[in-house]
Amino acid sequence: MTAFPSIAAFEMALANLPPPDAASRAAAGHRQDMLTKPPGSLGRLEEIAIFMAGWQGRTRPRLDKGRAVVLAGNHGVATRGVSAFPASVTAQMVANFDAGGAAINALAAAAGLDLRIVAIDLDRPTMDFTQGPAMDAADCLAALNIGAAAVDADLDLLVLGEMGIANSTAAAALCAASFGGSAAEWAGPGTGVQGTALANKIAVIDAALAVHRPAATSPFDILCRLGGREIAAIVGAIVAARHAGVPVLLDGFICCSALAPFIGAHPDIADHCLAGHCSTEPGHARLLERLRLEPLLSLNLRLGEGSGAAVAAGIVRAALAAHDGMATFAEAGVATA
Ligand SMILES: Cc1cc2ncn([C@H]3O[C@H](COP(=O)(O)O)[C@@H](O)[C@H]3O)c2cc1C
Ligand SMILES: O=C(O)c1cccnc1
Repeated sequence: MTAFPSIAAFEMALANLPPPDAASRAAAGHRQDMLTKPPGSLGRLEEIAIFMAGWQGRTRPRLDKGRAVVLAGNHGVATRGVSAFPASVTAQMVANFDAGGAAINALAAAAGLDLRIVAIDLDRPTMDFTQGPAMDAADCLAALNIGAAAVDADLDLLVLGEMGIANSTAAAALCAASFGGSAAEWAGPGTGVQGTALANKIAVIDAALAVHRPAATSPFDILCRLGGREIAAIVGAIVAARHAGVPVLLDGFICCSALAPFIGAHPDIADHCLAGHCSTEPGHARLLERLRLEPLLSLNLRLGEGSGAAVAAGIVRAALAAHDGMATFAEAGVATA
């Protein structure tokens, strides 16, 4: 079944984002206060358990079925010298994911997550967005649906990641178009461009902004013009997860940039999402502020692939283990304050 048969259907899904289950949240909060610890002493672990309870609709949320999904796409703007690596690396890394040799393979396994790799039309890069929209509406909608199809309603947690050479350029362009500011305020080294190469990357983004900022007509149109298929697929997965009651763990700058066009019109779009980490890509901290997400970790990661989100899944697992496994004051015969 296609999640979003039309752009109107996608926009309806955005306009009707379900809230968390208030009763499960309240019951989980009550349970936290009964557990053998001073109230609040497990800090964000308590908040994570309550967050998971609300979105799963369970007083004792679980993490038996966690899935990491890496969406991959190729970018026409890669021909502009904006990445330290050639565009061929996208497909080569997808082969590496499939063979089990990438960071995300090791980190997803360590976190007890299943891993799904979804490569989207790698032999058909998007258009160089300095010349016109990266995608037409049909192409973008198809990518949204590919992301949505990676979500199943029985998942306990969805961990999102991406692979696509030059997609840190697209991410910076999406942020600047959505929030304002020049390219220099949002662009960073990505895979490692510095000096004149970074100046070129910034000039490429500013050229794209000059074309698309005045022309963009909607958040979806910003995504079409400046995004990429893997970024659109991340949006589709996030919105589908919301409607399926599946909480989401976001990765770095590129993963989070998928939400940039939509947060203004739909301020609650990221309410079922946790930010796994804050990347060293300079725009990420600023983007997380705009999304009102506080990252769980700050480990100086700048990889993508879902790597930081997969590491953070271990924190979620710890939060749920404490929530489920601890005794209450009454059970343990411990005196309350
Ligand atoms: C070997 C390799 C593995 C990666 N895994 C993730 N990325 C990351 O780097 C890319 C973004 O940086 P830029 O915009 O500078 O191209 C994305 O593919 C991202 O996932 C990788 C990059 C490389 C080279
Ligand atoms: O923050 C990220 O996700 C990131 C940063 C650099 C390169 N790839 C991904």
